[in-house]
Amino acid sequence: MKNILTEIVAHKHVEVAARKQQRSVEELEQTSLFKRTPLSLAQFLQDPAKTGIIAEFKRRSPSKGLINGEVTVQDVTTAYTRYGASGLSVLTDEKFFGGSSDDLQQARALNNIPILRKDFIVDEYQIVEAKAIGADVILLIAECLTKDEVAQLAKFAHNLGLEVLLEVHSGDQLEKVTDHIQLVGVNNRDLTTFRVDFNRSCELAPQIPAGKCKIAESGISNTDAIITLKQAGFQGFLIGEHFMKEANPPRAFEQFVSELANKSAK
Ligand SMILES: O=C(O)c1ccccc1NCC(=O)[C@H](O)[C@H](O)COP(=O)(O)O
Repeated sequence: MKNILTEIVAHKHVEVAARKQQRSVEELEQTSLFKRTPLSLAQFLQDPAKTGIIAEFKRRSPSKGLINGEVTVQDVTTAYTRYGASGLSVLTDEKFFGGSSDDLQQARALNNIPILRKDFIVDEYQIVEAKAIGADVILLIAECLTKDEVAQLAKFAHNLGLEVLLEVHSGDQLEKVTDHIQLVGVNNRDLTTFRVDFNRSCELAPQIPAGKCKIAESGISNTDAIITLKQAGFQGFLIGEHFMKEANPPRAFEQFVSELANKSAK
């Protein structure tokens, strides 16, 4: 692990240590959202009435800088839900992605589909926080965590009733999959170089352990890609920038879904 990912993870440890001083785990456990029963993204991805798209609210990124600073969580996420997203992904990292816990809490209040807390989880405290702000799923990035850390964090999340998406970028990282992980994502973006290789998902699909829900992540920018990925066995498609870079992400999402439905009907 090196470069931007090293920087993000180092900052995450500092950030989490500071937040622990501000709000205890006991306090987070008292919130009403912490007591809510999470939704299952794995189940929503099986619903044929939905698109399989996990639509991401992403204002900025290390690879692209500012993507969209104009739109609101309300306008974008409610449109994604209305037009058939199977789930939402909300960036909660502030420094590198311009997101926040407040973004996720707003999305939770407005949408009744599963929400992934998109962040760099290195500590159990962030998983308690994820539940307390209304997330249903947490992300664990194999590149940032040892096999033991993945196992421990996934078990902790599972015990809180949250689902776990383990993100991999290479075949060897699949050794980190455990029973407490329901969803395995292949990130087409190399997080150390930002290079996107769309073929990465299709190459790794056959190696993902049976019984796990397969998600393709990053660099998906057209409906033909979804059709190819479905044929390769993927049930979920995590898409951020393709919609967020537009002045009107809701309209871009609606048009994409409509084109996908027309192609799928043929
Ligand atoms: O997007 C980045 O630049 C990035 C850099 C470093 C770590 C993570 C990064 N992205 C997180 C993601 O995985 C994507 O937001 C997600 O898969 C959606 O990708 P896209 O559709 O390409 O926006």
